[in-house]
Amino acid sequence: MEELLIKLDGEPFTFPKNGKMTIGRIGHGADLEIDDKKVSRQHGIIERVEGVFFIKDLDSSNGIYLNGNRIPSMEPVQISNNDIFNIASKTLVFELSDISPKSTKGVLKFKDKIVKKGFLHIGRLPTNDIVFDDPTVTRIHAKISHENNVFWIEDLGSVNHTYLNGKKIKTKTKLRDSDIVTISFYAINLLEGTKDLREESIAINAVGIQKIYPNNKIGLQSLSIEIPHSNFVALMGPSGCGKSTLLKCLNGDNPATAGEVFIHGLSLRENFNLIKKKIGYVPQDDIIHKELTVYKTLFYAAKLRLPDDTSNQEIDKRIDKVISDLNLNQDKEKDIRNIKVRDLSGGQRKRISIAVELLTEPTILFLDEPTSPLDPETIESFLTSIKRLASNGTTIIMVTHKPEDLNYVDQVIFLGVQGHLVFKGPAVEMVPSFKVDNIVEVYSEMSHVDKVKDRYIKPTALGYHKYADTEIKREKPDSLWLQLYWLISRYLNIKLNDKENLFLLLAQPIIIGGLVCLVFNQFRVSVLFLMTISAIWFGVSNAAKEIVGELPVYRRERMFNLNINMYILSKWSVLSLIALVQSILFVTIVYLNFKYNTYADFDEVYLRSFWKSIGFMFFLSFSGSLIGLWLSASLNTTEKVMTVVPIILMPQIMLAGVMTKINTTLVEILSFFTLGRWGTEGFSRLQDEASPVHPVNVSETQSVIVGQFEEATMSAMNVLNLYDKNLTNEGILIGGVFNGFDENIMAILILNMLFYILIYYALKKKDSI
Ligand SMILES: Nc1ncnc2c1ncn2[C@@H]1O[C@H](COP(=O)(O)OP(=O)(O)OP(=O)(O)O)[C@@H](O)[C@H]1O
Repeated sequence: MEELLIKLDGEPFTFPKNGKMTIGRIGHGADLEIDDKKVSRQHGIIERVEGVFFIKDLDSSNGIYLNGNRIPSMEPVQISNNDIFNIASKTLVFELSDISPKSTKGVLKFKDKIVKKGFLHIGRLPTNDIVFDDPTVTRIHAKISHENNVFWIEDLGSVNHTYLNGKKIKTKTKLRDSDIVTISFYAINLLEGTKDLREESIAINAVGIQKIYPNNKIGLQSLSIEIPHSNFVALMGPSGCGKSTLLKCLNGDNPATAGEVFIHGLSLRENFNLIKKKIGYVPQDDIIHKELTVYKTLFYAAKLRLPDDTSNQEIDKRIDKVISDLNLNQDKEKDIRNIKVRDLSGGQRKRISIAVELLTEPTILFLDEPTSPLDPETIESFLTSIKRLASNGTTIIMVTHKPEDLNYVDQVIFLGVQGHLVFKGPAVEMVPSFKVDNIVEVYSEMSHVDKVKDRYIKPTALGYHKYADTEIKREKPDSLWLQLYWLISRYLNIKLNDKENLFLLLAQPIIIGGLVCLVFNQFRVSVLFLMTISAIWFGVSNAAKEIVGELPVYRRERMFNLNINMYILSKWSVLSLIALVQSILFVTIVYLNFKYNTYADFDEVYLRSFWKSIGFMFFLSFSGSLIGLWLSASLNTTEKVMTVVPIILMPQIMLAGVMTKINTTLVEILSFFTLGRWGTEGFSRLQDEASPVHPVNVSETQSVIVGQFEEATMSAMNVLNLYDKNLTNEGILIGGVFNGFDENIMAILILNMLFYILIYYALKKKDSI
């Protein structure tokens, strides 16, 4: 096989793997852009047909010259080694190199090589005998050996495993001549050597896939499609016709209910855990955090997605590569790495979302309406970079509604209403094939069921599998604890970078604590109640937006390898840190106020047990954050969460037994589920524990001044007096069991467990529908 190197005025360009390279004036989406006004927008094209290279003049105004003679328009001319072509003022030199003898020689020697050395190491590191330079391959991944006249294959604890004829190998296994070993997208055979499956096979082959949602709604009618490697494909169709559904069936996010999808020949369902690492998917919403800088965004994404053995140096190299591949560092004055995502333009943000996906060097990239929020000028440079990615070997499937996007794509897949496939083929052929004048008319026709049915392209083969359970089994990340570490680190960074919000979070305890000091000129049990409610408020409100606000990021990372428990724990630990600082501030203010600012000589009448109060307020607040996280995981918009927060907080106030006593068994049962009740009770018991009640020697004058002398000298629990007399007579159900400070803690722990389980299932429900 021959490879072509093109030198444009000395600057080298490699011929793209998709077998096509367009030539045109700079800024018009050509693969080879020439900065000269005499060059037409679509000047020419270089193509490889059955291993032979041709150049064709696409009816340009100023032509293409070969060795001084203008070549005929619209006729392919074969390219020979060292041919010199002229286009306007530029010179193009073509260098052909034959690469096949080397590989054949390598293949023939493969078995001998193993026998000679005794073994071959396979892995990502250049020191291996067989190097597969891909992030999904472990540094030293596997070993092929020759012992006692037998060939063996052994996995060396790799992250993404080694497969023998499609089955994961667990122990050292015999290898026969007919066996195929697969590592990531590389195949190894004793007779044929190694090959990259991506270059040998169709990128996507969907055979008779169909999607029926659990509510029996048809998402996709049975269809088959084949998408060649390195193709740029547009997926179009009227609103609600099933574009996103098809995208999710092809990338495994929400698998088809019938049929089979093959990615480079590997079944998506059977190899999902490998394939998902080689698929990039950018949903309609950005999948990045606005508070982080571009570098940190890419750094954390790399830490969360690349194998654990990837060094920081490798990560930096990869970040540099994706930034340059997407042409992101155009401003020479300011390095984009140091700019916060929120300060970027819409187009740049979209490219950063794509950059996150490119870190794993995906072989296929799915983009759901990336151009919708962009202006025409941004679209042009955006699609030029995407097209370049496709030329360099990434297959791209892009959902779009914009007719002008079709100038950049190789193929279009058009869906009519109710998920019917109605067109697949080159973009230029689409409108004529519908016998209409423009794309708008195609949209309008394909919005009618009757017309769609006439054009429906039935699958060549029916889906030979029907799946009752559409969920694909997910594999755990390499290391749960490392995932937790990087999630906490990223979340902490997000919080610390959002200075305004951080300031407000810290201002809350100062303002509310200050108000308590202002309103109460002496310590009373209602102060304990207010401390409880404040703690719950801090916890709930800190957490309420934290999951719903980053749903697209959560969904995407979950599809990759995010573990739900690690995700919840990361949120919980950072929120707890905030709760701790808030509790320290709040208790300190209240403590100091009642100690020094009111009747200093009357030492029983202030908040006792400073440290334990901080501890208990912190405990209440981090328990409250679980309620907030539950709301955030269960509802799908921030607005809904903010509407529900007061509905959750009111029972904490009303059922705590402070504003009105607990008077019926039903109220008592309901009060069990409130942190308000256990918080006020716990704080009161803490007071009593810290300083057992004894009559205080105060003068009558003091008692008059204090006004609440009784309360000051009585047990806090007596003052609180949760239960109504009627209920005390009837018999108390819960209060009798959880009767003590430790028991109060126990009740809160039970609630914590309950809310943790609720959060877990709310998040799990988001997986696949
Ligand atoms: N999770 C789901 N459960 C039930 N029905 C669903 C679900 N998701 C999508 N659908 C339905 O499937 C059909 C196709 O939806 P889909 O979102 O794939 O369309 P679309 O072409 O991407 O729409 P748009 O252009 O508006 O983004 C719609 O009728 C939609 O209501």
